[in-house]
Amino acid sequence: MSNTKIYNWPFVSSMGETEVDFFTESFEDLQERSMKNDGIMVITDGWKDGEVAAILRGGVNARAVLDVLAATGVKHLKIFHLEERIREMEEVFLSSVVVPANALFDSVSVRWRRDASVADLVKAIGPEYRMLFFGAPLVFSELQPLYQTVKEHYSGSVTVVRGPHVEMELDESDEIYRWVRQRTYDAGDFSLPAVLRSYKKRLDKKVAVLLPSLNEERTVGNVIKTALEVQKAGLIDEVILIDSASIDSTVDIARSYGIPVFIHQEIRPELGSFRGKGEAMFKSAFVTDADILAWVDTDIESITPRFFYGLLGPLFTHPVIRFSKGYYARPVNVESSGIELGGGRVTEILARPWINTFMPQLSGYIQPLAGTAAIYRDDFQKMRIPVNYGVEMAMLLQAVELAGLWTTCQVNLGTVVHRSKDVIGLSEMAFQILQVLAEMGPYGDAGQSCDTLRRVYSAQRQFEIRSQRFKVTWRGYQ
Ligand SMILES: O=c1ccn([C@@H]2O[C@H](COP(=O)(O)OP(=O)(O)O)[C@@H](O)[C@H]2O)c(=O)[nH]1
Ligand SMILES: O=C(O)[C@@H](COP(=O)(O)O)O[C@H]1O[C@H](CO)[C@@H](O)[C@H](O)[C@H]1O
Repeated sequence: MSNTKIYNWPFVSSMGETEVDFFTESFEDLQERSMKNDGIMVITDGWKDGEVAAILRGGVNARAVLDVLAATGVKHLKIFHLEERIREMEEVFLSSVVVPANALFDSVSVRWRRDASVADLVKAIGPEYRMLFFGAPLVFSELQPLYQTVKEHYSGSVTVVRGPHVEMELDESDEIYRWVRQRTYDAGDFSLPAVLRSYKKRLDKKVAVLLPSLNEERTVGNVIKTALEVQKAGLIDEVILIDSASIDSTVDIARSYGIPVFIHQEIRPELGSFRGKGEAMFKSAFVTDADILAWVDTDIESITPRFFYGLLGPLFTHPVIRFSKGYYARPVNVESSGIELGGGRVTEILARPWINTFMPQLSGYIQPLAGTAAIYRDDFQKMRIPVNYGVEMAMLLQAVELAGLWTTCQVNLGTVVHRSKDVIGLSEMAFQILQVLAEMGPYGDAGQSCDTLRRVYSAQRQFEIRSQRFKVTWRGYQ
């Protein structure tokens, strides 16, 4: 910032007077001045304390907004972006805005929107903010119309920033964001059975849905019924229950639907038998010759056909994809206390922090522990499968290691309400996951902790990526 002059109307940052030349100029004067000035130019109504947000498209001017905001002491930034129709333009936004923002601010929220115009976006979000920052249009003559359009719909302070003319570099380190934007699907994208059936036919692969169960008499029937509906639509070839020696009526209920039922302890007994979900999934591959294996938890109360066609859709329509994992909103009723808590507690307290620390390239996964997953048998049978709850993380890490991050994807399947464990059950689950991760290591650069915790939110095709920086500070008496 030190080597640029800022042309301003009265502009007093939250840190008091910044070293700037104060100019009150007309847009015409600014145009003439901008021809000579190759620094950052800020055209603003002036500083207003309170929440600020930036509405950015990407490019050198959007990048300059970040420098101005960082220089004025903003630590937590909200960025809004109108999703580009041309995919390549998204990469400009990711490289010039999302990646540098994470280095400049303590926390960043990037929200993709689909408003019809900037005016609609400003009308929608403007009331929450005292100042809105924009990157100047590349064509200077469009600057005044932009400013005036925004002022028509927004009563706070408008600041437009124009940066130096530098070459735009596409930053490859934004792979996480590109993966999120290009490998995150919505089940609704695959909701036309006839279309999906034709893709499946062209792919010419056999698909088995394998349902792991342990004492799920309350919900297993509905899960099976839903899977059979999808089979009837011609989208899956087999529905098989893999039970872990339930002591309730899970098996009888499953048999009443006429599907094949196996007790995993009885599958290939010569291989021995272990307790655990991973064991059920490991043994499940022996009871089908399907090319694609898909698992859906049988404790899901809110099951719909979306869980099946959404999970399988990307593999049918994008042959490059060999692994898909569901994600969902996860309200959970904690039975003992009966209070609503955000679900995915082991995800939020263990899996997500672990991924951001040791495997940040996977931080785009919204529900890395989700038990709803589908994979090519060939890949699955190359993996080491832990018999316990570490199976989901083990599969995710190995799927990426085997064929690369871009052959994997995630799909929004809606909402999952499921029977959930108390904190002791979750602690045991977390321990098993940590054990498996420890045995699969080492990862990355030992001793190098990543300082950014990223979390992706997505519902109804609206995306938000939040990242927070946490610096580790060590103290000592020596
Ligand atoms: O040994 C086991 C443990 C669990 N499960 C099934 O795996 C799914 C997820 O297990 P759980 O509900 O224990 O995990 P949570 O959903 O609470 O994370 C459910 O369908 C269980 O019935 C299984 O088949 N065998
Ligand atoms: O996502 C999570 O944090 C845990 C616990 O979820 P809740 O807090 O009970 O909603 O549930 C997942 O983890 C298990 C172990 O990987 C999987 O087997 C489950 O399918 C998955 O729901």
